[in-house]
Amino acid sequence: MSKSQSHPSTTEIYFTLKNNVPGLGSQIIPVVGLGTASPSDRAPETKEAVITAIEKGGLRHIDTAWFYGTEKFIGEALQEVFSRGKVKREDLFITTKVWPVYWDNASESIDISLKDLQLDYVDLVLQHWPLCFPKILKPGSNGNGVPQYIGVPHDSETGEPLVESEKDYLTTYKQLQSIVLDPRDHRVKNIGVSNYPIGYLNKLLSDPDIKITPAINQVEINPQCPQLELAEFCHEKGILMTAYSPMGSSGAPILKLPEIVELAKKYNCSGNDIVISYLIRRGIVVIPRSLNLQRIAKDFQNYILLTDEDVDNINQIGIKTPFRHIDEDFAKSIPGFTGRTKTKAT
Ligand SMILES: NC(=O)C1=CN([C@@H]2O[C@H](COP(=O)(O)OP(=O)(O)OC[C@H]3O[C@@H](n4cnc5c(N)ncnc54)[C@H](OP(=O)(O)O)[C@@H]3O)[C@@H](O)[C@H]2O)C=CC1
Ligand SMILES: O=C1O[C@H](CO)[C@@H](O)[C@@H]1O
Repeated sequence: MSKSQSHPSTTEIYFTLKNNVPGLGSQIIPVVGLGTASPSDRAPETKEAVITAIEKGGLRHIDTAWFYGTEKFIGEALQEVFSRGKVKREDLFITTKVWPVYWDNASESIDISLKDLQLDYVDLVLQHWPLCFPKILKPGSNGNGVPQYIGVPHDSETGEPLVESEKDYLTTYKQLQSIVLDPRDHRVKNIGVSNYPIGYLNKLLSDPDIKITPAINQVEINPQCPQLELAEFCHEKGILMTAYSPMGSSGAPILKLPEIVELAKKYNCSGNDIVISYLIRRGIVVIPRSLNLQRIAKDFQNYILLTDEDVDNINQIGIKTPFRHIDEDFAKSIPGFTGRTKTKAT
């Protein structure tokens, strides 16, 4: 199959968010967004990456978070793009997330993100993890202005992450719900969650205070971590999924898997094309990260018509040897996030 065969570009494909926010109507989300969890020493490069993604790559979706420290560079990029007049705010879908240090103050977290992004609203806010962390100021931070909290606080003696397990992680989602339901508050269009396994989603959905089903659950999904049970559960509940670390994160190890290399040969395309098309084919939104401007301009757009058999074969990689690439120490208390090779990826 040659690249010239006419498939839609990924930039022409949108999924519908089945939210039930009163008065919002159905919202659409571009199936490919640019991930922006850039390494901290390269965070400023995120500006050019975002400009390239929008203006050369045709992407209309950017995934970010307070935790990444890249929002102000994204804000600068968006201002530059808007100043040229071709792409408008309403053409874009911007996601941010509330980190567990802001578990009981989602509103403040959203304000900080909006200020850095130089936006009046975001299209989607996710609770980043179903966890609560204590607010500990960074050494040297004098407490004036916006507090500078340590992102992942650890016990200085034991080295263990400081997770406040006695606190209710649903607080964050309930705060997001109050914001999106307040007719005077226009900062957020859709709300969702991230890193929620099935048990946690069941708890959220059966809570009597919850009226809005999360529009999205963003979790690690890739050929080694296909999340088949979670995807089926979310599909039944009308929750769309977003795949983070689709390439297996830094170094893109997924692209070296023999099955992916083989399929790329079969379709005369890149490994990125195979992974992105596999996820879209499963009805999953995908947010690859890159700071390589050539890649951003041309390697996230090519949609390959994979067969059912191809998709099954890719799923088999993770069924046979499940492996989770994002394995944070603070996530130990969440079932399914307990280890790497042993992890059953649901
Ligand atoms: N909700 C959550 O908890 C999480 C959300 N995320 C989100 O998901 C996004 C994507 O996940 P992330 O973990 O960043 O990583 P990805 O799986 O997208 O991999 C990114 C890495 O792959 C490299 N890469 C991509 N294509 C190629 C290629 N063809 N050849 C060589 N290297 C390649 C990139 O390098 P290069 O820059 O050189 O292209 C980059 O280092 C994040 O940026 C973030 O927005 C991520 C983790 C957790
Ligand atoms: O979004 C996120 O990115 C980091 C890893 O890149 C992870 O801790 C967090 O959930």
